Amino acid sequence: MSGLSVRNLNKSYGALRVTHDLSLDIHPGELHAIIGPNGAGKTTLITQLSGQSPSDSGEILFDGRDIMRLSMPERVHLGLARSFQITSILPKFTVLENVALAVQAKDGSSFRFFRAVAQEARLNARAMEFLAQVSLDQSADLPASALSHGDHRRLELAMALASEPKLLLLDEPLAGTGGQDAEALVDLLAAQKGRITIVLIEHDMGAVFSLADRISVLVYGEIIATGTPEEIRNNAAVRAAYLGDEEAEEIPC
Ligand SMILES: Nc1ncnc2c1ncn2[C@@H]1O[C@H](COP(=O)(O)OP(=O)(O)OP(=O)(O)O)[C@@H](O)[C@H]1O
Repeated sequence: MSGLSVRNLNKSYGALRVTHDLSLDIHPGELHAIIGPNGAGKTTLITQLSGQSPSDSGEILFDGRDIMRLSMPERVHLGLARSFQITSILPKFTVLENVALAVQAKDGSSFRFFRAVAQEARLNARAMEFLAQVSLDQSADLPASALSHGDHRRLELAMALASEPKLLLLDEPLAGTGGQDAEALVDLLAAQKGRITIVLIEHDMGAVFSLADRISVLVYGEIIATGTPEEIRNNAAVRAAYLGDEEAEEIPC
């Protein structure tokens, strides 16, 4: 399992300084949530970590290796992957085919839609394992477009897991879900704890406080506190930062 060290990271959009001299340690194997008020810079930070958008300055070390200048595909190849918010599901393909393509991409082969029978069987068997992990194996033969929103999110998770990341960046995995769908997704994420390192951005505070080993709080591009859910819950600066934000009431007491 892999860890991430971020030192003095910066990013501006024009005159707007979004990530501000940010330092953060993600320990191998932990589920580390990053929370903060709207516009604090959470998604921007994730895009910087994934390599989707370049940083202005600072240092990002993945398992001790400097990855600042690596492209997003190069980071994925090392085992640092991002999921959610940007979906790559092919709606006309079956659920199984979508995951099989993710397995195939991980294997290093380019997307090929016509495969040797033996290779196809191996890919499908592997894909079924990931579908079973998210309890979608019963829907393997459905077109992805036929899935409910909650099942869509499960499929995205299966595809992310199929890329076998060492560290997974999850951006609002519960967005648009509620009730039983959200609970089921929380259970699926809980089941991944200890298997891979997870960095989680999520607005559902109940989910964050139940899932996270540690939480960092981002305000105006700076980390103002890092600690266990218990420590963050009792941190006066955190509560003050959320004052006037509707999520403040959601921080579990
Ligand atoms: N591509 C961009 N160009 C210009 N400004 C941007 C861009 N992306 C984000 N911003 C600005 O950067 C700031 C941080 O945005 P970001 O989306 O990272 O915050 P966030 O904490 O993820 O917000 P939310 O919780 O609302 O999703 C905001 O003021 C936003 O308007």
